[in-house]
Amino acid sequence: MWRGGSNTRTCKRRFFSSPTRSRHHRPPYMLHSRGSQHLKAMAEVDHLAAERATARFDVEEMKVAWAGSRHAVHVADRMARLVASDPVFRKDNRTMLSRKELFKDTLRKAAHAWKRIVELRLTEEEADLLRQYVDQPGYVDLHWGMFVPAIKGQGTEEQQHKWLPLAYKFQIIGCYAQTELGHGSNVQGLETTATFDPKTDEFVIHSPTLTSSKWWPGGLGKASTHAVVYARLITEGKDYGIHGFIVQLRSLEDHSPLPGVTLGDIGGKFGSGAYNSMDNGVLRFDHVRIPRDQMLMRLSQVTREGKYVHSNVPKQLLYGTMVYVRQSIVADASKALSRAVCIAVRYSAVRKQFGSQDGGPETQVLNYKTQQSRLFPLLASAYAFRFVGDWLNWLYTDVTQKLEAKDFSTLQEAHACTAGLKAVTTSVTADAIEECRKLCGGHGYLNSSGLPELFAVYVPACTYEGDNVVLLLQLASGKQPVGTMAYMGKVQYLMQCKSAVSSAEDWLNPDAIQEAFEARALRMAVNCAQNISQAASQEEAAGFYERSPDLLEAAVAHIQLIIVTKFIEKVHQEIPGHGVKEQLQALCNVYALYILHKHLGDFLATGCITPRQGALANEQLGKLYAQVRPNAVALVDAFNYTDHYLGSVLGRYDGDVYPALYEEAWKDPLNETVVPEGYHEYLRPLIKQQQLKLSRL
Ligand SMILES: CCCCCCCC/C=C\CCCCCC(=O)SCCNC(=O)CCNC(=O)[C@H](O)C(C)(C)COP(=O)(O)OP(=O)(O)OC[C@H]1O[C@@H](n2cnc3c(N)ncnc32)[C@H](O)[C@@H]1OP(=O)(O)O
Ligand SMILES: Cc1cc2nc3c(=O)[nH]c(=O)nc-3n(C[C@H](O)[C@H](O)[C@H](O)COP(=O)(O)OP(=O)(O)OC[C@H]3O[C@@H](n4cnc5c(N)ncnc54)[C@H](O)[C@@H]3O)c2cc1C
Repeated sequence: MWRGGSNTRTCKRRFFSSPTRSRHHRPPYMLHSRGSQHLKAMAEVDHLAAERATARFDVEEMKVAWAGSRHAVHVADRMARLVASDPVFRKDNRTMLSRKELFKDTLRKAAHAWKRIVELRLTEEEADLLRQYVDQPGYVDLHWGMFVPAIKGQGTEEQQHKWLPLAYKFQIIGCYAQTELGHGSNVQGLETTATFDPKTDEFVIHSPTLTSSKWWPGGLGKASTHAVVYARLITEGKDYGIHGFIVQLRSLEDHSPLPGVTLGDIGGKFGSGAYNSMDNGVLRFDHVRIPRDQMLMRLSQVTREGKYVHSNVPKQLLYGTMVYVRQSIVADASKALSRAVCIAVRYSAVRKQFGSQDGGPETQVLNYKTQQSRLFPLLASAYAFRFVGDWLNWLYTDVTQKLEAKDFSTLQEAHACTAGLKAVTTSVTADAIEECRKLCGGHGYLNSSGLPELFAVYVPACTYEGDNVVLLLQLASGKQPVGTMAYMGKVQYLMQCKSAVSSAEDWLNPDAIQEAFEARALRMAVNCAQNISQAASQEEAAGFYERSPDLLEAAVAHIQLIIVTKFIEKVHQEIPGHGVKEQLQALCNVYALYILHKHLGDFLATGCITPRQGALANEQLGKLYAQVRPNAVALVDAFNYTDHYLGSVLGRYDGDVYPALYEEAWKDPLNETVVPEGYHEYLRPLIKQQQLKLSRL
């Protein structure tokens, strides 16, 4: 796997073997080291025990609040341990693998995961969790996450009967081929064609231009045998727009591309390891024929004669798979954010800098108010996203049930909420992972901290499944005030209400928070509407275009209101366990007041609060941070992540960071040899040349 030099000596994780350094030059730590045995003995110490002892709540019960139920804690725990104890699922070396090695490793893990799922007869819930803890993006994510849901959502019952059992048993592997080289956001602009040929009862799938090449679909590059392909349906000479088709791409015998199909991987992506385990692909069709019944026909059909028939359902149901994936991306945001925060909180409790008096211990960096004011809002956001994710999942389930009964009244609300929450939670999480890296100082930049890889894997979430800006603009289409828009019905009150807050403690009142957030969101929306009509007296679209940056901010304000509202509702519920409700209350207040502080300009500009009230909110925020401080480590323990899943020497449960960092360094392929490859070609001649020059002087 790792390359060793031909003319270099091999060093098996030896501590100080450089022939150029004498023992006396070794750092003090090494002089006392007794090698890895010593490291292991040290690892048994819980460096965070004192932190855990200061928690003022029942951590086991907080795990239940985080996971959603006792059953969820139990299943997640079992699956996480199953993965962590299996050597095939090891991931500590993956940033050092070449792209080919990484891809093969992903295939191996996916196959092994499937073997374990079958052997242990895991339920769907258990299997999903097992895959999550394997923690390596791969074709299976798209197979289960988009291919299967697309067939379920857009296929007729007959089509589902035919295709789903094959997919469930992995007799076929599928991906979701929508985006093209020329168009991603603008789905209506896709160019691939599916032209019906009544003579043969087939569709002819074709890529007429370079820009019509499918580009990006995950799992397409190397693994998939089939795809749901989105193409313009043409029949009887008329273009009926974008529809989904099941197309076989590769032979089920030898995996070679079928005639007329050209496909491959689109190339390396951002970061080492990270999303490079995924084979995002390119695909072109040269008049590929598929039977008519491979058009997904639940929403519209083409008859044997070639007549186009549209069922009496909204055409946007074609976008249903995207709504499904967007809601799951919100749940994923809380997972990624909580991982980063868990690493940063634990490490901040271990790391000490400055403040030593009379030779005593230095200050834990977690005690610095600046560290707290950067870190605790992220901790609170992780909890906030978790709860809004649960609510969104409920909303999605509710809409799906209504759709089954041909009730389409909540479709628009589901689209707006999934699009907006996907945009806000992924943007915040991507920024937060980078902030956690900085919160961990220099060591946060090491791959072994887990943060660079987490960041690189996570950032495309701001783009895939809808670019975040494009999605936020979807919220601004001015619909009837229903569901989460209901507060807009209180327009007269909210346009002129004045906050009654007169002390810092008043900001602990959820009604005060709710009113300020509702007034801000509503006033921003109303301002936008007024500005749009002023900007364009003739055309609303022109005003919309002109004012789109303001619309974005109004959309964010609306989504932040939803997140705050759902957190407040959560805290109002009965929550068992000593001190659990109180901690969640504090985190809810941290989240809300932090957003208020960060967007103070909006609150002031719209006149929702006064500058004095803004200052009081900030004062209260400082008090809340002090309240969170003794509970911080226990609050991240409640995420219940194994060291394997965290994949971070800085975030280790036992806090024994330094020996782990030290040992990790020696695993780097560069340290396989004492004298580096290239020494004889490049370093030695250089040094010798300089020595020669000096000797001539
Ligand atoms: C550490 C390891 C962890 C492992 C993690 C692995 C995780 C892997 C997870 C995921 C892998 C990545 C998956 C990514 C897959 C993809 O990216 S698939 C491609 C996704 N593509 C997009 O999202 C494209 C974005 N564009 C759109 O959604 C639409 O084109 C648009 C909504 C922007 C515009 O739609 P369009 O039809 O062109 O025009 P409009 O006029 O704006 O809309 C017409 C009306 O339809 C309503 N509408 C739009 N979308 C929906 C919808 N989804 N549902 C319901 N309704 C919708 C819209 O509001 C308009 O309504 P009105 O006419 O009433 O105003
Ligand atoms: C890792 C990854 C995995 C993916 N997996 C898949 C997959 O499995 N299947 C699949 O089909 N696709 C997949 N995609 C493609 C993805 O869905 C698209 O890249 C995404 O929808 C964004 O579209 P785009 O690339 O066309 O961006 P563009 O629309 O070209 O965006 C470029 C810029 O233009 C701005 N912009 C665009 N339109 C507007 C507008 N109307 N108003 C204002 N600003 C605008 C955007 O904000 C952005 O800043 C994946 C992408 C990535 C990165």
